[in-house]
Amino acid sequence: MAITGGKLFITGHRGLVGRALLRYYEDKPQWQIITRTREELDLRDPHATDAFFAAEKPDAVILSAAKVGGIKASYTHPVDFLLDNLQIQNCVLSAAHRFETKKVLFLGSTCIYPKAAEIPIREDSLMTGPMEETNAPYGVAKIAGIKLCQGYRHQHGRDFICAMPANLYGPYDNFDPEHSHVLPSLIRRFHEARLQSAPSVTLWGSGNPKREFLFVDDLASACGFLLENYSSPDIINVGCGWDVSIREAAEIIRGIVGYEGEIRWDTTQPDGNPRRLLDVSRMEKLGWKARTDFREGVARTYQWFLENRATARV
Ligand SMILES: NC(=O)C1=CN([C@@H]2O[C@H](COP(=O)(O)OP(=O)(O)OC[C@H]3O[C@@H](n4cnc5c(N)ncnc54)[C@H](OP(=O)(O)O)[C@@H]3O)[C@@H](O)[C@H]2O)C=CC1
Ligand SMILES: C[C@H]1O[C@H](OP(=O)(O)OP(=O)(O)OC[C@H]2O[C@@H](n3cnc4c(=O)[nH]c(N)nc43)[C@H](O)[C@@H]2O)[C@@H](O)[C@@H](O)C1=O
Repeated sequence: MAITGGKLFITGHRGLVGRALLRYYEDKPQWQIITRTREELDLRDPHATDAFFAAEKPDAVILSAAKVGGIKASYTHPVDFLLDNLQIQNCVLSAAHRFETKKVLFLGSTCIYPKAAEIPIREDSLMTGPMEETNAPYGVAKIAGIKLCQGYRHQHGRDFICAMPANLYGPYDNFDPEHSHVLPSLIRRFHEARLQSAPSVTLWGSGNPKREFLFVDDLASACGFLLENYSSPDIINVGCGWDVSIREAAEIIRGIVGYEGEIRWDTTQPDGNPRRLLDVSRMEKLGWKARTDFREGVARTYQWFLENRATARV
């Protein structure tokens, strides 16, 4: 179904993706943006979520509210990552169905794919092998979200679509050194090490895993594009088509932050998935491509961190 405007509920609008979506929709007056903080509406609560949908009747929803975290957060809190995400997506998708939301975009993750999926990872490799252990509970919740979207389409004719973003980074990320993803964590570690003239910074794992990092404003533009142009039960990957080892990424971030000490690797910490690079040909065939170069994206993120250190999630 083509939808080009109306009431759009952006869930999780204070998060990394939600903030980028607000920036993306700033100059699109055909969309009337609705938001609720978690304090105003806990999306794990089915009654509160139903009441909100009954009152607001959004035309479209981007489901970017989720329990999100880096490798350590995921493997130390499996219950939260499984249960919160199941609850949020169950509440939102079932309310969207019952109150006849015209379009829903569900955001999954590359964690849905098997650990040994062929690189680049095609959408049809979903559920063809065992998942990576550190983020399997989160990945299983996301797979349940995909199946629910596909089920609502099949059983009830709902236009619910699913996008699988690569690892994201950008302004308003979580910079907590223990629970965040690698990129904000490294920005903060190198920044603080430079200020303290620390002789070395210790990073996790071997440095050998490779990740595809997508600047969050590119993801927001992909979401806007998909909402208006994509209608299919098939999941779709959103990435930049390029990956980098954690070791190389660390060198780039270190250079941008200006830290000159030594990098050490704590190999008692998990590496997680050895490599995650998405096949983005389906998105490219539709006419969408990521635009932000990795160095430029890291520089913009670091600049944001410097300017917003006092209010950033740290
Ligand atoms: N970051 C990444 O690298 C990737 C993210 N994704 C997906 O993108 C989406 C957005 O992630 P991202 O922006 O990074 O995550 P963030 O943690 O930055 O933001 C998540 C948002 O969800 C909100 N939220 C969490 N729980 C609830 C709840 N119970 N009720 C209402 N709101 C809630 C949070 O609210 P509050 O502000 O109150 O905490 C926050 O605003 C998620 O679906 C995630 O799985 C996919 C691939 C990679
Ligand atoms: C997007 C995706 O993100 C998560 O998966 P991940 O990509 O493995 O997560 P990550 O960004 O935390 O780590 C990437 C790599 O980097 C290494 N690493 C080094 N030093 C630090 C460090 O200081 N912090 C972190 N977090 N990692 C570090 C770390 O050991 C790993 O090898 C999922 O849980 C799940 O949430 C998900 O969907």
